[in-house]
Amino acid sequence: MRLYSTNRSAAEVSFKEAVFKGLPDDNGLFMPVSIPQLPSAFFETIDKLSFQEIAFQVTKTLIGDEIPDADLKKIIDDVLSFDAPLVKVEDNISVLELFHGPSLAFKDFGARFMAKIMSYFLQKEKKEIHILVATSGDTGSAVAQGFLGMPGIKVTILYPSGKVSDIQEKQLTTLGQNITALEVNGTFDDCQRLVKEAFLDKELNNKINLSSANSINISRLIPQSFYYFYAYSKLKSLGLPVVFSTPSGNFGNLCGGLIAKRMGLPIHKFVASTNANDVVPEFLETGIFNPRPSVATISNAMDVGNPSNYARLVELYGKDLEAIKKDIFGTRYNDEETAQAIEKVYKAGGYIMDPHGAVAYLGLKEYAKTTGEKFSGVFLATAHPSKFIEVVEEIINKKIELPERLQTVVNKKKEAFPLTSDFSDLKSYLLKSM
Ligand SMILES: Cc1ncc(COP(=O)(O)O)c(C=O)c1O
Ligand SMILES: N[C@@H](CCOP(=O)(O)O)C(=O)O
Repeated sequence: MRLYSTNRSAAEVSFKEAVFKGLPDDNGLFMPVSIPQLPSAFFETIDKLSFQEIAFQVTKTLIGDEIPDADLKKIIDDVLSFDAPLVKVEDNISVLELFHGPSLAFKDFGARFMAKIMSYFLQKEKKEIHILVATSGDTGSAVAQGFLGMPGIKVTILYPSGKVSDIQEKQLTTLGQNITALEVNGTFDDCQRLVKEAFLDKELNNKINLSSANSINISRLIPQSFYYFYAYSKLKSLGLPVVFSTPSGNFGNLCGGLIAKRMGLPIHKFVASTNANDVVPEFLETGIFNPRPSVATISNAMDVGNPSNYARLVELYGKDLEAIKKDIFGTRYNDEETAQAIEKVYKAGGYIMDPHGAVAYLGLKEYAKTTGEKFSGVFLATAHPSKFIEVVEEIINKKIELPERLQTVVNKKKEAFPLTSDFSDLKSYLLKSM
């Protein structure tokens, strides 16, 4: 697999180089030089394949021979040690539950894949890596769990103070070992900017092997395509067009789906569902990309005002807005609409959505209403509702049970270093931590 930079001023790299570099030197994002199609035989038999077999074929087709088949199969089997069930919620509407991994969010797919791939490459060379990750709630804990205790790897998580749920914060700040949390006085976009600035800082990069575990890292994106294939395999026999609604913030999840479509997965339409941070739906309507400071919502992990993967999204379509709109329907919802959806779906059939999944549910309903099309609709449930327990319990007026994995973190002591949103503070922290 060869990758180029979306800014086109950096040299092409291999998959391994892209994984370790995270970001190209010209501050673009790595994109595959070509996205190969899967053979038609794959789609003819996809419904007979396991999740692991599907993921292996997808990865092998994308990355080629950089990892021998037997090793790649083992990596995929280790990553996908949990399921992604498709649960019917209404006629022709199912939810793809992506929260059955260790951190109870969809980020476990990407973070575990990246951790296993890095550890595979690192077996052959002894070097110390310092991973920086910005989080609005979920990426941080998935990455921390993925890399916990891994020799030669330090992880530093930057999260916005007061802007993640209490449980998310505990997940980020209580692991210890090789994981450190920095509580940034700012927004998620500040955290993301600080991480990107660190990659561009010559002195830091001469002294520390930095890598990124956000979806700007290509190894995070590839596994975020697996479950689109898997969900399709479960719906194929119905013979209806398939529409996915993806709750979006940084747009890495949607980009995973777009890669799947490029590889030949017959996805009829994507719904890009956002909360009030609607920079991308607005771009789809106006053709103008206007990043701005994020606002706080009850679907906090999507509070992103300058989505990183916008660059990849437009790159995939050669910046052709009409072509983008053919594949993607954009829409946004406020907190009141989100809460009403959680309540309505719970009252109708007992299914409990988290605020992010609820935004995606609303997107699917709106797409159906707007187009009048008949389709198999899938909305992605990206986090377990108990990660937002206060919000969800208040909406459905019922206590929800905390899964065992979360019960163990709630009583642990938070450990986080406070940081301003000035890059000089992060830089001196990193230099001191060497
Ligand atoms: C629960 C949840 N839903 C949705 C999103 C948005 O995903 P993306 O940033 O890939 O658009 C996130 C964070 O990324 C998340 O944690
Ligand atoms: N919503 C994310 C923000 C970072 O997203 P990423 O997929 O680009 O790493 C989070 O929960 O941290």
